Amino acid sequence: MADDVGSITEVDQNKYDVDEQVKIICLGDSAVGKSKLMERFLMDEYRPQQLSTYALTLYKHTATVGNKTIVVDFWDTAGQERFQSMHPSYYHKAHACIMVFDVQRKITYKNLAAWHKELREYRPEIPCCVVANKIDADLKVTQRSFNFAKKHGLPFYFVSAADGTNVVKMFRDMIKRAVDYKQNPRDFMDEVMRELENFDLEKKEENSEADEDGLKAESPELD
Ligand SMILES: Nc1nc2c(ncn2[C@@H]2O[C@H](COP(=O)(O)OP(=O)(O)OP(=O)(O)O)[C@@H](O)[C@H]2O)c(=O)[nH]1
Ligand SMILES: [Mg+2]
Repeated sequence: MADDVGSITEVDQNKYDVDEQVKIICLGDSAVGKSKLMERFLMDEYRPQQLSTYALTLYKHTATVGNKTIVVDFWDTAGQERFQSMHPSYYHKAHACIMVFDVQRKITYKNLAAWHKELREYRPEIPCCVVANKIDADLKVTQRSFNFAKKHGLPFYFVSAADGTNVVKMFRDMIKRAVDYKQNPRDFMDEVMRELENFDLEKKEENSEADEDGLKAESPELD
């Protein structure tokens, strides 16, 4: 299911505080295939049209991880021809990031550095991967090595949105890593947020126990 959202700031992001919701963002230059990859994974189809993403599209997906049902929101926005900063809300509360480049256009590989730098300013610790898309256009590229991923310790995937190579595997791995991250955040601010959520829950539980005690006290005692 895809929702076109007028503006990034219109989205209620408190929903990502709930355990069963994760947010995965996608970064990369314009026309590297971010939207096509999501279409391929979510609809298992690929329509070769030229439309660039306008504003923001949210794709909702339900996945099973372990024995839990997880709702995944994939955030997709236009990558811009040349690197341009994303609105901070795009990164806010994201649990994982998919960085895409086009194996046919070297500049899109070079620009990964700028995307990665910006990502780490907002989300220093979330899982991230590097995706080399459009390998269907020239299978020989899979013999080449792309060192950016290794240099930053990121998993690397050769994929094709056009023929589906590796797409499901890459998305499934990233959903799992997003869920893992959410359960064990390594970012200080995320840990604080999680502590606060638990604190809230504990308080609610204490209150309801107190209510039950109150009820017992009020009920007439039989001897
Ligand atoms: N050959 C080939 N073409 C692809 C592949 N994936 C995407 N394309 C083509 O690349 C173009 C751009 O794809 P999009 O998915 O719209 O790119 P995007 O990254 O979402 O671009 P923006 O929304 O502008 O940021 C389209 O014409 C697609 O058909 C692929 O795996 N192989
Ligand atoms: Mg797009």
